[in-house]
Amino acid sequence: MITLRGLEKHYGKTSALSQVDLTIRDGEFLAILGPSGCGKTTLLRLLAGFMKPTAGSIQFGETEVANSKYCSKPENRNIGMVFQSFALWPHMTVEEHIRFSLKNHRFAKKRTAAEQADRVTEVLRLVGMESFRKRYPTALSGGQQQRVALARAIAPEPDILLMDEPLSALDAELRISMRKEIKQIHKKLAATIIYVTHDQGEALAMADRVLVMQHGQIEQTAAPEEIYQHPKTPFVATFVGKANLVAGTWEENHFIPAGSHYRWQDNGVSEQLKQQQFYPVRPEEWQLLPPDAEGLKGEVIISQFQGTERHYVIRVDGQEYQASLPISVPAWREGDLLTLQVKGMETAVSREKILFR
Ligand SMILES: Nc1ncnc2c1ncn2[C@@H]1O[C@H](COP(=O)(O)OP(=O)(O)OP(=O)(O)O)[C@@H](O)[C@H]1O
Repeated sequence: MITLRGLEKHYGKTSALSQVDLTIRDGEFLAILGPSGCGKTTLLRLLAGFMKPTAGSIQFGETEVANSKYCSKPENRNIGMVFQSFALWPHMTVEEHIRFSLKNHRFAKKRTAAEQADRVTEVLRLVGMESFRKRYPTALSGGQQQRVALARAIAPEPDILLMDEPLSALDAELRISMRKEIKQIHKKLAATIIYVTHDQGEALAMADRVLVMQHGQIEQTAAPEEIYQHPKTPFVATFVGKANLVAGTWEENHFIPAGSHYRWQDNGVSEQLKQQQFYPVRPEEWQLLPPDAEGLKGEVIISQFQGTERHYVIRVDGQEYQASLPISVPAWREGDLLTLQVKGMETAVSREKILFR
C-alpha cells in the first residue's frame, strides 16, 4: 500500500501540489488525470524519488520513503518507470535492454544466466516483441519501442510501475490497442500501476480508480463510472464528462432550471454541485424535441456531423449548451428552434411529434 499524507511540493513560489492525501492499494491501477500543469508529473516524480516533498510524507507499506527532510533514492524503491519519451539506448538490442534491466534493478530476483534468458523471453512474449529481440531501437516503430520500454520496466517484477503519458507519442489507433495491452499486462502482473495522463479516454478505459487533479489538488478519486456519472465538483463534471452546468435552484431533492418552472429529479448530483446551484447534464443526456414540447426553449447555433453522432451547440436564454445525438435520430439544422429535455425526465410528449417534425 502507498500512503501519501499532506503531500506538498513548491517550486520557489509556484505551488505544484498541495494537501494531497491518498492511499493506493497493492495491485491497483490508478490513473492520475488532469490538464497540463495541474501537478501530475510532480506527483509521479515524488513517488519515483527524484525529489523531496516540501511537506508531508510518502509511505510504501510500513516504510516512510520521503518527507521534507529525507528522500530515499529511486534505485532504493522497488519501482519500474515508463515515460513518454521511450528513452531506449541506441547501442542495445531489444533483448539487451531487458537483460540490462534484470541485472541492474536492485530488487530483481537473483537469476542464473539460463533463468535470465527465460525471463527475457517471457516478458518479450508478454508484450508481443519476441521476434524482434535482436533488433536495435532505430529499426523499430514507435509502438514497438514503447513495448520494449514497457518490457524493460516490468522485467524485474517491480511492486510499483510508474507511467507518465506513455502513449502520447503514438498515433491514435496504436494508442487504443496499447491501452488494451497495458490493461491485460496489468492483469497478469501483481504490480500497482500509477499512470499519468491528460487523456480522459485512457484513464476511464484502463484504471480501477481515477484521480482527477486541478491546480495541484485532488478534485475527486473514484472508479471510472463514478467519476463520469457522479462528478463531485464542477471541474470534474466539465473536464471528464464534458457536462453542461445548467444553472438554477436546488430545492431539497429537485432542481428548477433558471427561468423555468420544470422540476428535475436528483439523480445523484453531488453536494458541492448542489451548493453551487448547478445540475450537470452530459451532451448525450439531452433530448431534442420540437419547439412546442415541454422543456427549455432553445435555438440550434451549430450542428456538426461527427461520424457516429452529431454535435450541437444550442443557445438557451443566452447560455450555450453542448448536445450530441446519434445520427440515427433526424438531424436538426442551424437556426432551428427546439426544446431541450434531460433524458429520463420527459413530460408527456407525443412520439410522433419527435419522429415527424
Ligand atoms: N522544475 C520546476 N521549476 C518550477 N516550476 C515547475 C517545475 N516543474 C514543474 N513546475 C510547475 O509546477 C506545476 C505543475 O507541473 P507538472 O509538470 O507537475 O504538471 P503536469 O500536470 O504534469 O503538466 P503536463 O501535463 O503539462 O506535463 C506547473 O505550474 C509547472 O509550471
